[in-house]
Amino acid sequence: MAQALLRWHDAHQFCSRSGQPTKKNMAGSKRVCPSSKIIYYPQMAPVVITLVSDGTRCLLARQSSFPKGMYSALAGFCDIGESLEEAVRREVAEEVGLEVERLQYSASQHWPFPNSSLMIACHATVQPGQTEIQVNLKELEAAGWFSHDEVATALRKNNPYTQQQYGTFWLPPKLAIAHQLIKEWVEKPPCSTLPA
Ligand SMILES: NC(=O)C1=CN([C@@H]2O[C@H](COP(=O)(O)OP(=O)(O)OC[C@H]3O[C@@H](n4cnc5c(N)ncnc54)[C@H](O)[C@@H]3O)[C@@H](O)[C@H]2O)C=CC1
Repeated sequence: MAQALLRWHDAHQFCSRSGQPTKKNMAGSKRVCPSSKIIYYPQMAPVVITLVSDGTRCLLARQSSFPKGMYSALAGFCDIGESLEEAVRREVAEEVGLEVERLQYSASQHWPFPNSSLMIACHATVQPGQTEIQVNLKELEAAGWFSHDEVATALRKNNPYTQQQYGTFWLPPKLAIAHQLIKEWVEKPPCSTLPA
C-alpha cells in the first residue's frame, strides 16, 4: 500500500494541464499544481475478477506471462462508463466466448502490482449446456473447465515449486483474491445469485 502510494507520487510529478511541477501535501494524500490549482488524488483502476462455474466445474485460465503451470480466474479492467455487471459479462464473453447467466459478488482487494487496482471478485454461472469455450488467444494462453476434485486437490497441495516440477497445474497464492475466490467455490459452490 505504501509502495503503491510512493509509485503514484513518482508518476505524478507534473501537472497535465500546465506542465509545471506538482507539490505533495504534508499527509502525502494528494498533489497540487500551484499554477493551475488542479488537485491530483491517488487513483485505483477497478478490475473485475470472475470465477465462472457451470454448476459442477469451474473455469480457469492462464496468460503466457503467468508462472509455468499457474491457472487463475478471469480478470480484466473495467471500461469507462461500465457497471460491474457489464464488465463481468464483457470480460467473460471476450476472453472465453461464454454468456454469463448469473453473478454473485464475493469480495474486493487492493492489488498494488504493477499499479493500484481495486480487484472486485465475483462468482458467475453459465447455463448448463452452454459451456463450450472459445479461448481468445490474444488475451489468454489457455483456458479450461476443471472439476471440483481437481481444484480441491490443487488447493490442498498448492506449492508452486513442486507443482511446476511435476508439470501439474497450480493456483494463485493465498494473498491473491483469486485464491480466495477459488477456495470459496471449492468449499461452497455459490447458490444464492443475482441476475447479471
Ligand atoms: N489479486 C489477484 O488475485 C489478481 C490480480 N490481477 C491483476 O488485475 C489486473 C488486470 O488483470 P489482467 O487484465 O489480467 O491484466 P493485464 O496486465 O494483462 O492487462 C490487460 C490489458 O489491459 C490494459 N490496461 C492496463 N492498465 C489498464 C488500466 N488501468 N485501465 C484499463 N486498461 C488497462 C492493457 O492494455 C493491458 O494489456 C492486473 O493488474 C493484475 O495484476 C489479475 C489476476 C488475479
